[in-house]
Amino acid sequence: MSRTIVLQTKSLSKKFSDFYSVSDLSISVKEREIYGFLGPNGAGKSTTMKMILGLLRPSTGKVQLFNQELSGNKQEILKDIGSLIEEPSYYANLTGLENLQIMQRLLGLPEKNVRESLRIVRLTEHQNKLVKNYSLGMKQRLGIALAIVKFPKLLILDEPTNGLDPAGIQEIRELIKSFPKEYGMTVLISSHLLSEVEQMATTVGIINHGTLLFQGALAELEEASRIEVQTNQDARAIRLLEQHGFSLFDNQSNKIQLIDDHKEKVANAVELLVENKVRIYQVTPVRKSLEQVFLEMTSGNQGGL
Ligand SMILES: Nc1ncnc2c1ncn2[C@@H]1O[C@H](COP(=O)(O)OP(=O)(O)OP(=O)(O)O)[C@@H](O)[C@H]1O
Repeated sequence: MSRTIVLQTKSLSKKFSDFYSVSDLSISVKEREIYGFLGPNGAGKSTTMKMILGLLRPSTGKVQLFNQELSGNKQEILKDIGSLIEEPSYYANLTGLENLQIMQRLLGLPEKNVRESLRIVRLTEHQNKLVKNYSLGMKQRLGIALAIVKFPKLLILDEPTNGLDPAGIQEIRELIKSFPKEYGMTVLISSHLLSEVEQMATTVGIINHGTLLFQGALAELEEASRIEVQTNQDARAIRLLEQHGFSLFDNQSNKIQLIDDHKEKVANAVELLVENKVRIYQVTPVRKSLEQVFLEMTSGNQGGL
């Protein structure tokens, strides 16, 4: 059963004076999924999220939320979205509870939403403390409470674990993981660390230099991208393969690694070697760790596996 699409950007671009911060970006987020929006610093994640929230006007392209275009329906659409972009904004001289009550009244929400969101982020016992006395982790949790107090259909979180220690990161991760299951929310979360989202995201979008490099399940990203062939005459086998136009990975160990972009190609390579009396001992897919794939994608000027 295919799930409803909650958010879609269509060829979204943002140009700042002479450069594109986001370029031709099309992402698609389905109902109740946790979508990890990944990319190094400056990749264009915040700019994209701001366009999704109507805080920045796209140079070209469109944002569609809940099957409606954002432009022209902003007020109605934004009622169903909660967000935490960059630093949480709160009144430091008020308590956590008071901060939430201000938001609750502003949005005309029932009182119980305040209690419930404080409970979810585990701030109930600190609700009467002034926010300026909160730890960084507590401030971040308050930011999340402010974002969920209206129990939005879509929650947008921009690097919500920035600056937290590993325990704080783990706590926020567990919290976010519970949102789709317990409250039916869809979550779009950005991060520059794969390790931070890989345990919770169902889908990831990888962006670098404003361009989407990959969108899909993490398992797809992990698929074997090369095939290693072990023979009794590796040096000769490499020469033969190169002479016949097969692309090989260059590596110091002198192993035969074929780029696995087509099944037939692997079969043809093996056939060529066998015909030339090279004995094949083993043909194995080489798996790269997710972290390796992610780093390779985002470190160069160009993406691609
Ligand atoms: N208002 C602006 N005017 C000019 N350039 C901007 C503006 N906002 C962002 N940029 C530039 O756009 C690029 C993308 O920035 P963005 O903040 O979207 O990246 P990011 O992926 O969220 O990174 P980070 O994690 O560091 O926030 C950067 O080069 C940034 O300097």
